[in-house]
Amino acid sequence: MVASGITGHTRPTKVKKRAALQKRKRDDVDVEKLEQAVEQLDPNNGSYRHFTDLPLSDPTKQGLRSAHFAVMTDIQARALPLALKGHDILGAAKTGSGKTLAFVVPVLENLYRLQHVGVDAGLGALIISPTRELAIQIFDVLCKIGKHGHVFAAGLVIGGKSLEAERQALTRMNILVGTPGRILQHLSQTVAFNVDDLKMLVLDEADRILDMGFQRDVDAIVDYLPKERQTLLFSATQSRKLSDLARLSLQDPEYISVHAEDKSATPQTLQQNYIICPLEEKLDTLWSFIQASKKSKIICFFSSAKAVRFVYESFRHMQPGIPLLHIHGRQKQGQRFDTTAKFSAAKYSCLFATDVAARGLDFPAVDFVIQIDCPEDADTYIHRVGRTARYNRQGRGVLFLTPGEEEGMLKRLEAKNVPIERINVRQRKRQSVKDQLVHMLFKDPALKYLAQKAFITCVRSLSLQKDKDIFHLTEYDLEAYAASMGLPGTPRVKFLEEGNAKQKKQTSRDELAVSGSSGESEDGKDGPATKKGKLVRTKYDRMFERQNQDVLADHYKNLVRDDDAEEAPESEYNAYDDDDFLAVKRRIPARPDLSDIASEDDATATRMRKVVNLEGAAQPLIIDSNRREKLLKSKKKLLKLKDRGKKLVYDDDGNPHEVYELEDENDFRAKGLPEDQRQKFLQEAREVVQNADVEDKATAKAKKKEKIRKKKERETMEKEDDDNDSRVGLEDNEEDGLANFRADAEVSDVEADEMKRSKKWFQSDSEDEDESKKGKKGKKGKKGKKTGARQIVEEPETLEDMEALAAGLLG
Ligand SMILES: Nc1ncnc2c1ncn2[C@@H]1O[C@H](COP(=O)(O)OP(=O)(O)OP(=O)(O)O)[C@@H](O)[C@H]1O
Repeated sequence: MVASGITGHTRPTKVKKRAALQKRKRDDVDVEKLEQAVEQLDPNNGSYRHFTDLPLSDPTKQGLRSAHFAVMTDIQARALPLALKGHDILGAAKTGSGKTLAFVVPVLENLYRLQHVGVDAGLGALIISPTRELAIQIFDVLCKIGKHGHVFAAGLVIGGKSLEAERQALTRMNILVGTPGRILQHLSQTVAFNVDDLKMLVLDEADRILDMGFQRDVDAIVDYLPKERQTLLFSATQSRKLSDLARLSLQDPEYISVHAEDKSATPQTLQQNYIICPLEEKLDTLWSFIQASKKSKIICFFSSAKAVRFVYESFRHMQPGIPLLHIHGRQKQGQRFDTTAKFSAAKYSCLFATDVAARGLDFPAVDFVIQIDCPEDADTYIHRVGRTARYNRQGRGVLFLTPGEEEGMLKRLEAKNVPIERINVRQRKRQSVKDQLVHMLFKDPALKYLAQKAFITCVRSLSLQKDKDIFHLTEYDLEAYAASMGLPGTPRVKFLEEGNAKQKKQTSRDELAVSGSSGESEDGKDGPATKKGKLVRTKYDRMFERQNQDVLADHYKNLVRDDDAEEAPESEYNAYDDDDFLAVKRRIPARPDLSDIASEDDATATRMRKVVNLEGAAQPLIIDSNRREKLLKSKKKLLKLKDRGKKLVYDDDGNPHEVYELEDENDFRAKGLPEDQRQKFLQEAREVVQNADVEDKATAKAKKKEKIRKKKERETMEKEDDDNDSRVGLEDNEEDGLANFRADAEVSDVEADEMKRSKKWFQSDSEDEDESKKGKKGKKGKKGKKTGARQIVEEPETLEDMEALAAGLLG
């Protein structure tokens, strides 16, 4: 939140006072003239093409000029005259068509003409965005245009900062940009936050803000606002829902849909393709694609934060030769801001993202948008792919569809006028990353855990998808998918099992209902006791239903006997899980023979007994407490329970004998009394053990030290992972990788830069062969189609810098 800098008004010198008075007089004259000009504006006159054609204040004109905005885009030309005249607007235009300026300019202008400025005026305009990143971006545009002479105080409320600091600044704000949750928090908790005189409400990405996720927050915000106000709604995908208009109390809204007549709902400059790629081939395909596109700027969309993290962590360990970044909603705000700033500034980079980056974000010069996980609907597809080919620039989108998703998704895209063509992957150039992943997961349990979580979340999100025409869970090969992630087995998914269990339970209930309360199951064995026809679950029923992650110490796992798999009931229990909606099965460490499990009275039972036959132990081990259960995890403790063993000596025929059997009796007697010998032997053995113990301790200490060092290193890396991209071994790898894909022609750096957009990595092998026949000539042909020069990106500012900029608005 910005420090408003209003202190200048408290003790003005005479000179300052006079200057302020003169400025106000000038503004008054200016405002009057502007009011007249705006009144004369004809919104239906299609001849307004430049910003200078509109009656705008000098500060705004100067802001636009300095940002090099001269010619208006279609949505700006249509929306600005209406918005300046105070109409409510519902604006829809393709992604990257300049909707931000279509509301930022009217906000500045309308408040300026109303002279809604200064601490006493209160909040004049509220701009709501669905994500923090987008809010920051809007705020940035507002600052860029408004910093040349406007004197509004503008602020950003997106969370991640102390409420108290925001509270103090909020009371001085004239224009506020924010996310629904935080805005509502202030409206309900900050007493001095006055919105009674609000003049404008803007909803960017309105369809998202008005949908289910934000519905309650937005309705509550609107309740605080005055009904008499101007409301502007903008989005790339927008359906006119009467209920939404009523919720926002729009008054005779103007519908502007500039591209409604177009054949395509996506930009003309966008080339859109899809490939058929089963789940288990996605990682190989993505890796190979990245290898072939190191000189590109790429965004890859996934359906979950876990998937983003897993792919980011594993790929960066494999040294892809291109800086990798990742962004998802579970990161801290600072990290997210850094990532967007880094990706904006990068020339070549690959950003792994969830849909938190799907809407509104304006990254310069993105070459490819790859949708690894199928989007939930066509609108999400449009927003994601819209991160490339912005404002007349070229761009490519590639959608990965599994065979089962193809038909349903294509139908949805067709209905939304999205032209998309199928292409093939060059099978010959696809590299398998499975072995590397297996190796990495084996060495790094944290990565394995991440892979398991990513797998589970993926399955969950597939099964929860609403559009069942696209997503059929039964059609995915989950085992193969888990294997492709390098996992040694397919994690058990509680969600699915519960579904099955419910089904089974229902069936058995039905059966019980038929057989009455006899307490006998269909196969004749004793079934669970029933009370009034209801199933009564025993303690161990419950225990076996519990779930846990499959992260076990190796020795713990070794205790599980192979034959258990068939005979033992699946036992799972919840030791930990941050989202226990789904979990991975964890087996209990030894076969619990049901006959050995004595379950006490269900109501009072607090413990369960089980008997484990330890190899070499004289007695079976009874596990009847958590402490004893822990015994199973400690090799050292288990050793104590086992027989100590005997020393045997083998004769020439290979038969074992106790040592004394092979010794001559006279020799034995000559050595002294048996008890003395025993003591002597024990003494020697003790010394050997003590010496070994010292060595062992030293080794253990060294190991522990190494472990701590590695842990610290990992923690530092984890801490840094969001700050640092993983540009590792770029030079080394690049040569090999590119040699693979561009063997036939050497290109200069400039040519490579120009050629990258037309590089056809996704194409069939036959096309590939055709192309290689054409040779260099064909390649040169392609080069002609290339796009213009890259935009030069300014060094990104920090969030604090941007907020400080807003202070500049105060003049
Ligand atoms: N009149 C203009 N002249 C030149 N460039 C412009 C103009 N208007 C907008 N742009 C540029 O076009 C790009 C896209 O603009 P903007 O982010 O406002 O698009 P959008 O329609 O809001 O996209 P989305 O639907 O993805 O949110 C930005 O980089 C912006 O600077």
